[in-house]
Amino acid sequence: MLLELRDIKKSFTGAEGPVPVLRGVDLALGAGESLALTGESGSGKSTLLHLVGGLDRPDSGRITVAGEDVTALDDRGRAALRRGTVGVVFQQFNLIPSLDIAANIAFQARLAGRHDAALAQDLAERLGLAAHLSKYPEQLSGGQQQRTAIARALAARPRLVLADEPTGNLDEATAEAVLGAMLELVAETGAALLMVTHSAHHAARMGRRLHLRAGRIA
Ligand SMILES: Nc1ncnc2c1ncn2[C@@H]1O[C@H](COP(=O)(O)OP(=O)(O)OP(=O)(O)O)[C@@H](O)[C@H]1O
Repeated sequence: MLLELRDIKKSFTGAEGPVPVLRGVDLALGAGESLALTGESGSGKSTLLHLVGGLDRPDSGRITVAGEDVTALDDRGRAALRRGTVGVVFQQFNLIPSLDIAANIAFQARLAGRHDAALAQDLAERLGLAAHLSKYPEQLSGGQQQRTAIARALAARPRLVLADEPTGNLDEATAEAVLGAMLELVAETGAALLMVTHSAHHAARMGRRLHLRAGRIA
């Protein structure tokens, strides 16, 4: 298994004490698999992705990515995991304003020591960014910025892609095309894809679908 979650629990502190969000989540994802994570707003989907990406820690339970225990890593180890193994497309795109789109797309791959100009160009074309490569993030629409964040994540050839509503800012036709490109790339590289979506239609295009309800996989 490329990704395994065992009995993951996570609470946040509310005005009246801890509010449990994840109450014991188990999940396994193999290389080459794609999994849609659905659930009502506030059900903990983003929280789960943040835990897997090492951006936050669970209260208890174990998360392994490519055999590595994420819950046991220190900050440096978690940063290294995001640099080398995991690609994230989160709701904040975190593009670098001072770099043009080409350099933003290459950024993660360069950090990982895996920059491949042909792959970067191919991704830019497949994601409709080829005409924008010398522009800066502020000159792009929200949807174009979102596609840049997707290209940046995929260009580094991560073994696991975590995507939180990666087509949320796109019109339906563009969303279809972008999702298709993501699924193709994941299939071509044998990576695993864990994607949060509110769209039943998009979820149906993924290999498997899991629904979060009341803090557990329903
Ligand atoms: N850092 C935090 N501090 C306190 N509460 C938090 C924090 N992050 C998330 N929560 C709470 O945890 C719950 C789950 O949030 P999360 O963002 O994971 O939901 P979601 O399923 O991704 O929702 P959406 O579909 O609306 O994006 C919410 O009630 C939210 O208010």
